Amino acid sequence: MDSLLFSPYQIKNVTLKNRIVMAPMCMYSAHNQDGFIENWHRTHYTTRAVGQVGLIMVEATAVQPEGRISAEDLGIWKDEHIEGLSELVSLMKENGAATAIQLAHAGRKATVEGEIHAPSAIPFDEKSKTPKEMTLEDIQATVESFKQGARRAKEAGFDIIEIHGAHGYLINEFLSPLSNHRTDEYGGSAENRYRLLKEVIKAVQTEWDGPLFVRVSANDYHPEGLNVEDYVQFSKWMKEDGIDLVDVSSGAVVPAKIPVYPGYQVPLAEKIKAGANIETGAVGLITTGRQAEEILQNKRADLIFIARELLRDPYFPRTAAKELRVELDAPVQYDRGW
Ligand SMILES: Cc1cc2nc3c(=O)[nH]c(=O)nc-3n(C[C@H](O)[C@H](O)[C@H](O)COP(=O)(O)O)c2cc1C
Repeated sequence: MDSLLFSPYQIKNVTLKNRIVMAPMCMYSAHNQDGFIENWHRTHYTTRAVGQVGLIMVEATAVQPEGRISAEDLGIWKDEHIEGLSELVSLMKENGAATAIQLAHAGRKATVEGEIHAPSAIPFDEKSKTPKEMTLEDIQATVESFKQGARRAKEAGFDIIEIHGAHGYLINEFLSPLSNHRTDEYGGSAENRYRLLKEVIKAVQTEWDGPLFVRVSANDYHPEGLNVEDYVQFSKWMKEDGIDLVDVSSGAVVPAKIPVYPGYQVPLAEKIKAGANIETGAVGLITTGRQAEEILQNKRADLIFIARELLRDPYFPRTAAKELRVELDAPVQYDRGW
């Protein structure tokens, strides 16, 4: 059997050497508290490139300081951030990986000091701070921050950009009627709730013509919330708007009990791929080569995003290749050991 997991994947001008993507994972390790890359990031991301991950996606990186999940998030809200990110890109590329960055705004889930922003003044839960309902000027400024973030990501040399539209952060808060009670053109109908994401996509595209992904939470796990059918519709619009791939996660827009089991989110990626005729990434408790290969061979998704398994095993591609009996080239320095 020819492995799909270890076959190249072409998207626009970028070729990935395999279909294994390191999913974005916040390290909360910018101890400088100003968004700058530190040694932890250099070591952490480079190790996965040595491990032969095809595409490494740098964690949620804040486009505005007030949009950080924590004060130790990475940032891309000022030009001074470019140098460190550019160095990180070089380290990953020198070791054979393609590179991506997730552009993020935490919305009402920001825990930094000062005012926090959201579509409506509704806190995430009773322990959370109440956000300020964004004005039209706030919305415009945020769209502009995503655009400037994309410009900086391009200057840093990333191959791919992902817009973070999942996990109950700002864009997700606009998409879901559970967190968006607005009565203007950004709330109410699905078109209106999609408007912020559309504007962010359009703004990013003025600076960026490379591959563009969006991560979504394709199920709110709430009776009045959104489900995968709503996300098939959003994904059709994203496709029309030029998005290349939808990275399909779920949940976290409101507190909810999520049924979790191996591959629990794969059916969502599968439904979006079939329903919107768009490429998808599958993520969530995918931990073995066989599981990944099954998803690709059955055309349930196009890329396999791995998060926690890559924390346990930074050489997961080597482990998966052995399992699938695929010959994987080792970094030349490690040839005698792999
Ligand atoms: C430490 C950690 C940090 C994470 N940070 C992010 C993030 O920055 N952006 C994001 O979209 N998801 C984030 N996630 C979610 C993962 O990308 C992934 O969707 C989730 O862990 C399920 O995949 P897994 O079962 O392979 O771990 C994070 C997960 C972990 C464990």
